[in-house]
Amino acid sequence: MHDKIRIGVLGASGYTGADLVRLAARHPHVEIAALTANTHAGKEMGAVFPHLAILDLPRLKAWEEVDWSELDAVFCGLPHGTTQEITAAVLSANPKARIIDMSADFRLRDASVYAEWYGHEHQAPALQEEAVYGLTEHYRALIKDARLIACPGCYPTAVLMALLPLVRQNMIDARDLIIDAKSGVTGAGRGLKQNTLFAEAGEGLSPYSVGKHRHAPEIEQEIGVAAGMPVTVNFTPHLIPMSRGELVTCYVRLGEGVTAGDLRQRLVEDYASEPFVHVLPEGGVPQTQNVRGSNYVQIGVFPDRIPGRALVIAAIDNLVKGSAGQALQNMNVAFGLEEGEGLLQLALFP
Ligand SMILES: NC(=O)C1=CN([C@@H]2O[C@H](COP(=O)(O)OP(=O)(O)OC[C@H]3O[C@@H](n4cnc5c(N)ncnc54)[C@H](OP(=O)(O)O)[C@@H]3O)[C@@H](O)[C@H]2O)C=CC1
Ligand SMILES: CC(=O)N[C@@H](CCC(=O)OP(=O)(O)O)C(=O)O
Repeated sequence: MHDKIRIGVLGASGYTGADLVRLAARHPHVEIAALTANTHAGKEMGAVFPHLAILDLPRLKAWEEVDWSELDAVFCGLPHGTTQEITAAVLSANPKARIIDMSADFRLRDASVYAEWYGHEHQAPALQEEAVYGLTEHYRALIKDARLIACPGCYPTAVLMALLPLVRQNMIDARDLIIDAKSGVTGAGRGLKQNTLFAEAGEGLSPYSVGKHRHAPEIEQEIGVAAGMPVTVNFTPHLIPMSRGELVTCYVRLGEGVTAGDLRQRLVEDYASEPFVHVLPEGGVPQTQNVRGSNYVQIGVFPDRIPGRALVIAAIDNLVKGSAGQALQNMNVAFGLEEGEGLLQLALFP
């Protein structure tokens, strides 16, 4: 065992991979030992991401060329659908490696739900069964010993941080959840796509995957566990003209005799010792600019004008708490480190 945790970052030429490198490079207990890419394999990281050129980093290579036996932890920032085969190969070459996956490949516990939403049978069902859902604040005890950690999607991260404590205590009706979500365009990755071109995303706000986004079953899975019954949610994401950041507005029905103030108090108490969760004082408005570049989540609770209803709003940076930051937080838990190591930087504001 080396003094430092030797990590590999798969998909380092993508947005989540690059943000993982940005954070890990300043982590006192991490050594970045391998970086992979697909079309960018063979290039220097600094040529693909000039903001990282100041670092002394390994050259990007194809994942097939990595010596897995050298690595203690492997972060996967690969397109969903590609991680299953690669994870199986990594673990067969090095069964002691800890895999921290940022893709959607191991999040859904029910193989038939996975097949329905991702359009193909799961390629590594045994690993899928082994995977632990990597929402750090709610699965810490399992993450500690997990070999395969499936980090949540960016939208589910924000929604579940806002709602899980309330559903668990039966303070809101888990069968009546309406979630309006907005994400910056980095949520769609670095690859060229027409809808994220400046000319097409820069001056408009667009709903997408209306009524059929694949994060709905992921949110339903976790809300269902907390509620102790199957649930369905109404979830609509929007693409918004900014690079980073995500805001989810959850419209909830209050339980009998419960007030918005009670919801806020519950969140304050549940998250009292959480370093990355900031439940705002009454009237406080979560804003993406207050968490930009940081691993923090802001949560605010508001009474609705309609009796018996309330709004719970959460803001995160999709690339940090929504992926790379949460992944590093999970590594800290898995290796018994202080959870904030490498992650305590404040938001880049304004
Ligand atoms: N962006 C976000 O906010 C979030 C993303 N995620 C998930 O994280 C994962 C990565 O996302 P993101 O970084 O945005 O994506 P990007 O498109 O920016 O990056 C994808 C990376 O995967 C590599 N890659 C592509 N195809 C293959 C392949 N067949 N085999 C091996 N490597 C391949 C690419 O290499 P190259 O560029 O060299 O071709 C690139 O390094 C996705 O599953 C995404 O859904 C999760 C939470 C938030
Ligand atoms: C703006 C945008 O396109 N966002 C992505 C979500 C990013 C994410 O969390 O995706 P995974 O579930 O694949 O990890 C989307 O809606 O598909």
